[in-house]
Amino acid sequence: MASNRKMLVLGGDGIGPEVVKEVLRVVDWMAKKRSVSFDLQEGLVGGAAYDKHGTPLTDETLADAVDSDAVLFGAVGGTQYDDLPFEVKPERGLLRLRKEMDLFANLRPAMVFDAMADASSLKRDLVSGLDIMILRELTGGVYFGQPRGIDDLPDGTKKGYDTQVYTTPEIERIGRVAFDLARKRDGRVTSVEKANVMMSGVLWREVMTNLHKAEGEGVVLDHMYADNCAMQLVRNPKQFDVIVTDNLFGDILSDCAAMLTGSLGMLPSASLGAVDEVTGKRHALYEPVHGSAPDIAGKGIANPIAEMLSFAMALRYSFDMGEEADMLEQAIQNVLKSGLRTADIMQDGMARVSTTVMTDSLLKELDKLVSG
Ligand SMILES: NC(=O)C1=CN([C@@H]2O[C@H](COP(=O)(O)OP(=O)(O)OC[C@H]3O[C@@H](n4cnc5c(N)ncnc54)[C@H](O)[C@@H]3O)[C@@H](O)[C@H]2O)C=CC1
Ligand SMILES: CC(C)CC(=O)C(=O)O
Ligand SMILES: [Mg+2]
Repeated sequence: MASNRKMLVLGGDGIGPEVVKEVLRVVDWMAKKRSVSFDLQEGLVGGAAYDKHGTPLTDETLADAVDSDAVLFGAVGGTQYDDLPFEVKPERGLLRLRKEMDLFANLRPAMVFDAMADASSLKRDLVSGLDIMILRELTGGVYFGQPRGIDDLPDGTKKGYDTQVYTTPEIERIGRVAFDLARKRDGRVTSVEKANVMMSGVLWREVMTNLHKAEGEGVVLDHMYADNCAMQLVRNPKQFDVIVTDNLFGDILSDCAAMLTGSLGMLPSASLGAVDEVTGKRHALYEPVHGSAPDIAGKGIANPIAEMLSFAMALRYSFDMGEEADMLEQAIQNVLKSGLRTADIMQDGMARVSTTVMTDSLLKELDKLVSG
C-alpha cells in the first residue's frame, strides 16, 4: 500500500542487511497491526553497490535518498574491499550520502535500559538510568578536509596527511542543535575539542563560547578536552547531558559510550540536516553506530537492537510517530527484561538467542502492548 512516508532502505554490507531485515519485520507489523504503512524502496550502498555498479553509491541511489523522508541505513565495509582504491571503498558511499544530503547533526544517544545495567562495562550504580546524548558534527572536520593524500618524499619515504578544518558557521549550526537538545533535556552542554593543541579546537571553543553568550539562554555550557572526556565517560558518565563535538572525536567517543550501554549493538543514531524553512522537512538518515562487523556477519547472531532503536528515532524525528517509537522502545525494554540476549550482551543466567529470535520476541511484545 503506498503512503506518503517514503523510506529508502540501504542495508549495505556484512551485518547491515541482517539487522535491517529485522526492522522490516517491525515495519510489516506496523502495517498489519497499526494500519501504518511506509512507501519503501530498497537500494544498494557500500561494497554491495561497488560489486554491482563499480561505485559505493550511484547518483540514482543518492537522488532516491534526497527524495526520501528518511533513509534506513545498515552498515558498510568488509575485509574483501581492503585493497580497493580509497575513493571507491564502501565507507565512501556513506560519507558521500552524509555530505551531499548535508546531514551535519548526528545524534547518538547512549541510554542504559533497566535490564541492562549489569551488562555494562561499568558498575551498575555508575550507569543505571544513564541517558546521555553525544552530538557529533558529521559533515566537516578531518573526514572531509582538504588537502589530504599520500605523497612520495625525495628520500624515498612517504608522507600521509589529512586536514582538520572547521568554519564558524559549521560550528555555530551544530552548537545551536546542542543547545536546542539540551533545553529539552537537563539543560547542560559539554563542548569537546582539543583547544590545547589544535587551532580548529581553539576556534571551536571560541565560537561555542560566543554562541552560548548570544543564544544559550537556559543552557549551562562547559568545555572539556577530548582525551579527558574519554576518561570521564568511563569514570562518571552521569556527569554528562549533551556532549557536542567534532566528526572524529564524536566517532570515537560514541563507540566508547557504547560499552556503557552493554554493546555497540545497542547504540542507534540519527543523522539530520537543517529544517527547510518552506517545507518544514529535513533530510535524514538513521544508522546504528556500529559497522558491518565482518567477524560475525552471516552467523545470525548480530544484535538488531541498535538498528531497531535507529528506526524508533526515524519514527520520532521524521514521521511524527512518537507513540509508535515509544511502543517499540518499550517492547525492546520488555524483551531485555524477559532475559533474552544476543551473544554480544550475554550475561550469566540469561538466554542466548539469535538475531531472528530476538525479533520474534520483540514482535510478541509489540502484540502484547497493542492488545492492552
Ligand atoms: N556506519 C558504518 O557503516 C560503519 C562502518 N564501519 C566499517 O565496518 C567494518 C568493520 O569495522 P569494525 O572496526 O570491526 O567495527 P564494527 O562496529 O563493525 O565492529 C566492532 C565490534 O563490535 C561488534 N559488533 C558491532 N555491531 C554489532 C552488533 N549489532 N551485534 C553484535 N556485535 C556487534 C563486532 O562483532 C566487532 O567485534 C569496517 O569496514 C569499517 O570501516 C565501521 C563503523 C561504522
Ligand atoms: C564512515 C564510517 C565508517 C565512520 C564511522 O565509524 C562512523 O561513522 O561511525
Ligand atoms: Mg564509528
